Amino acid sequence: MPKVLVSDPIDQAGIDILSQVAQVDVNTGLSAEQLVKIIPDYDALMIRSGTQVTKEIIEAGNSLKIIGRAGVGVDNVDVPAATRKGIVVVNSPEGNTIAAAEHAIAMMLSMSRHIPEANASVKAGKWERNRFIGVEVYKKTLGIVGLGKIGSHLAAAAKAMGMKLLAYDPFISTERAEQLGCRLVELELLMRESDYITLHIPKTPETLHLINAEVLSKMKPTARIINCARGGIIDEAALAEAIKEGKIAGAAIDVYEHEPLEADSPLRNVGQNIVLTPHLGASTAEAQVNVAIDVAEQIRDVLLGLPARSAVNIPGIFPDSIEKLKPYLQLAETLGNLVSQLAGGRVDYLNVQLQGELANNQSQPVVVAALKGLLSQALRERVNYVNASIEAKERGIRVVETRDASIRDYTGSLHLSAKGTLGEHTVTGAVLGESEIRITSVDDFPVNVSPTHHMLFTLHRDMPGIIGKIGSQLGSFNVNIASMQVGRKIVRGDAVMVLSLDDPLPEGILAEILKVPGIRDAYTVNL
Ligand SMILES: NC(=O)C1=CN([C@@H]2O[C@H](COP(=O)(O)OP(=O)(O)OC[C@H]3O[C@@H](n4cnc5c(N)ncnc54)[C@H](O)[C@@H]3O)[C@@H](O)[C@H]2O)C=CC1
Ligand SMILES: O=C(O)C(=O)COP(=O)(O)O
Repeated sequence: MPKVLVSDPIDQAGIDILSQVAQVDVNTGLSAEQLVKIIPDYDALMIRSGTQVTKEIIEAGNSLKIIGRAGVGVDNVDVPAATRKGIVVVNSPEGNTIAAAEHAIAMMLSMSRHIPEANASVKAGKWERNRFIGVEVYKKTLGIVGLGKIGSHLAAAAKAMGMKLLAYDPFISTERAEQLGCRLVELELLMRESDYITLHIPKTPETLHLINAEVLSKMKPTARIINCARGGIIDEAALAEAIKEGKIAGAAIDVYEHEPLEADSPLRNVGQNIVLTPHLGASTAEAQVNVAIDVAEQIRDVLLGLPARSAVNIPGIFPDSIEKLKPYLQLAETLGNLVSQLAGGRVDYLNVQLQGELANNQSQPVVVAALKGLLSQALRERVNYVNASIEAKERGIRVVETRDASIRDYTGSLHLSAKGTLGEHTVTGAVLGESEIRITSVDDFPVNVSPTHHMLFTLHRDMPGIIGKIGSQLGSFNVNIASMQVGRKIVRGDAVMVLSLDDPLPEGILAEILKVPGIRDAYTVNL
């Protein structure tokens, strides 16, 4: 049974799903050293934001197949290191959208009405109505930095509260922003004109300290800023100073550059114009069930050898095309493996052509599957959907993808052409019915064979007696033929012979076959 380590608190709904297929160990609060020590035992790791999945942990995880982040941000995972090691990283892109957006609104309102301080004051036995005069958000301008899933949900809610909306997001269109009732502007204008600014962008090298002292200095002295996205996007020291010096009116912060927030953080000493919560954006009962189920299902699927729906480091397959593409991924992998064995030596060019109906589908997963098959001879189980593209690139394989929807020999077919040190070979295949894979041409000779474990391919002169001679050669080596087919373009021209064998070909048989008059080439293939 595979083993899953859950190293942050996860809702029981996720643990129950994992327990159906794996031994689940919940062990939270581990140090980096402890994780490095125990990770070699595990096939999967499930985390939230508490665990820093460093390069050292990933490199020690020799059995790891998947890291599942029960939430959105994967900035606590060294994703490039995971990719290099062939470990799929998945998240739950939508499970906590509502929770995070509602937390940002809660923060905006509690900051505007001094709710945390007023609450503390009443609980301390006081009744200070004049101390806590607030401001309304109605008709104020809200600047949303990052108009993705959380930013969009928040836009709708803020609109309903009568706020005017500005948005800064270089990756969305003006039309999309307008649909959401936002005016798309540059960051500087947003900072200058907004009464409230709320951040909903990922932490990346580009967004680190995006909101620094200079950017904060553009804000109005009456404006307030909310960060329920990621610590480090705002420069915390600069923020503390801006509030203390009255350059801005306040801030509400849920996430910090270092979590847990250090005891001596300048943010702790700003006073009543700052509201701080301990990374609670996703902490609702509903969101925790959503993300736990979403990610546990993906870990379960990957452990069962199925694709994950929200992988961040492999080409995702659109949910509506997943069923349709599955047999073609298997076909692409088989054809990649076949063409690499026909090519024999190093391949430095691969053309992947999607034909017929397949040409109208997502091509990237199919190309990756073909590369996985192509590299499987050299890299065996070390190559997978995660690292196939990187491995191909590092080997200098030029990959070209083409489409031809007009080829209609089969509903959908796939044609691979590989050029290498020993020449060029082509193979074509199709999916019959729901999932039956067929090889439909080899080096442009038409055939119609099912791939099998042990195969022999020959290129020969189409002439009487040659098939019998190959049959007796195999017989003399005690190899049983399960099926045989010849493909030719013209009578007595060149032809290919494809044999499916019950037994592996013994050493030395190829040399004997190549001695048969009329045989030009012969290849053993194991699929
Ligand atoms: N406090 C909490 O507990 C939670 C925090 N989060 C944080 O919120 C972030 C956003 O989440 P979603 O809305 O689900 O992600 P999303 O991917 O749907 O949206 C992010 C948006 O940011 C934009 N963006 C990226 N780089 C940008 C840049 N340099 N400048 C401006 N815009 C940029 C993207 O175009 C995208 O529209 C997550 O990355 C995560 O870090 C998410 C959930 C809970
Ligand atoms: O989903 C995210 O990006 C979050 O920040 C939520 O973090 P958490 O799972 O609550 O530690």
